[in-house]
Amino acid sequence: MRILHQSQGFTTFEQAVSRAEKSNRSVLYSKTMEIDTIDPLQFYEAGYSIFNGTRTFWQDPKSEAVFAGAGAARTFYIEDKNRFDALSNQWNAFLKDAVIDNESSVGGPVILGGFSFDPEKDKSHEWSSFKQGYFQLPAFMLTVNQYGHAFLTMNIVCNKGENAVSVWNRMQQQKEALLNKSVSTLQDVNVVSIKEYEPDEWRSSITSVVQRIDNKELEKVVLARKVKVQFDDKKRSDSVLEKLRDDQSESFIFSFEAGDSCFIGATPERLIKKNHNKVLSTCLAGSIARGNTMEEDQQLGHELLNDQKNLGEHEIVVRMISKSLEDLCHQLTVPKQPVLMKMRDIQHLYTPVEGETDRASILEFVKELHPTPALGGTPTHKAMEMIREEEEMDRGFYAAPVGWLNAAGDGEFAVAIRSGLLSGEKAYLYAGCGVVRDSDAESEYQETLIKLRPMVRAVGGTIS
Ligand SMILES: C=C(O[C@H]1C=CC=C(C(=O)O)[C@@H]1O)C(=O)O
Ligand SMILES: [Mg+2]
Repeated sequence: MRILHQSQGFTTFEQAVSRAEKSNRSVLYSKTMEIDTIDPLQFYEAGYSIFNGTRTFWQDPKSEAVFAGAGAARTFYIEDKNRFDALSNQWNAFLKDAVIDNESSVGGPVILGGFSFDPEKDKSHEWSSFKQGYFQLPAFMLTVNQYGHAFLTMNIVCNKGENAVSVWNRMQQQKEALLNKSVSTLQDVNVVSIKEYEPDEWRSSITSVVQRIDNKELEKVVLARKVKVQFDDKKRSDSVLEKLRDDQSESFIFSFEAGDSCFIGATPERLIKKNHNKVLSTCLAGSIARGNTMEEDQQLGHELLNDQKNLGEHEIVVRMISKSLEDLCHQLTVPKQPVLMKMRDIQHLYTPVEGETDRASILEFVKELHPTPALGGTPTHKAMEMIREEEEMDRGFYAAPVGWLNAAGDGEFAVAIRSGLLSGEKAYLYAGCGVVRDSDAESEYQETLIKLRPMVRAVGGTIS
């Protein structure tokens, strides 16, 4: 066997190995190096043959951080219902003793994944791989920053008694394979059918919830539904990601593979971004279609900005997010009026909220903010109870926080709407809408159809 002692990083790797030997504990070795620029999707696709089932992808709307991960150095399965604290504890314990060899300000050990929407809801079979939280520390992670510079992070978990040289050599071979693999065009599969589940019952549940809102049981609740797509063969996440990236560049694009399943989507809704002491959250609620002409589109936008039902739906979110962040930030800026955010199929009311904080971890913010009334409701507790009662399905990770986190506690989380679960020859796609006093069942149903469109299109189908 060829011994690659001289390769970049071997000395620091040996340090991690000897730490593992001495302490008899697992020790993380993480090495980041700048590499020639490479398209993150190409890297993701190149990972298919060796790492199918353990790949990850994340791109924010401004492409400030694009991550593609292949292989899992460590998977964090969170079973505890107190899922945010559980991940925080596991991540911090895991980083203890880590040898991090990184001269750049990007890369380093980063975990990517998400949490369940509601830990109290019984878990359905299709979501069984994801638990209450599912995060991957990629074995190989490509980071491309906003200047197009590319970095490769290699993460290795060292254990006592392992043959360091052979572990190192295997990693080097896999690295070469990932970076040099030419990717052939995908043979895509066909959509056989798209099934809605009891749409009439769903409309009736909206009407009954509106009555309960009238009776002052609660102010707002977001009700969701799913559709099932059947393909004629296994659907690969690569092809879905490619379409989402072409169509939904103003959204967060994500993919988390878990064996035969993959949670994937393109969501416009940021939950929280934390970079040192700066945090940014966004309130997104209230929706209207795009117009067919520029005039019609502007007219619809104007209508949305002045519509009392949608303004009310939005204001509830701004109120809750501001209140939650007040406790965690020493300075907060909240604009008085929303503006429009336009995506290919839909326009929303949008209010960015910025703050300054001395809190260490983004997970503290995720814990405080989730579920916002953009996907839960107000009062939160009552809305969650009503979702459990009214929705037959398990939302799984739909409408829940997904994102990434680094060793310093910085990162970004979005709310996983406009998303779906790929599961072999099937996919489940999800959409919901904010129900308030003035909601009308048919309009809310139509709103979910619009919201389903990007994912239906991305898997190769069409819907109304
Ligand atoms: C719950 C969803 O959207 C939320 C985000 C933006 C606008 C919404 C609305 O107008 O109802 C929803 O609160 C979804 O897309 O599944
Ligand atoms: Mg709405």
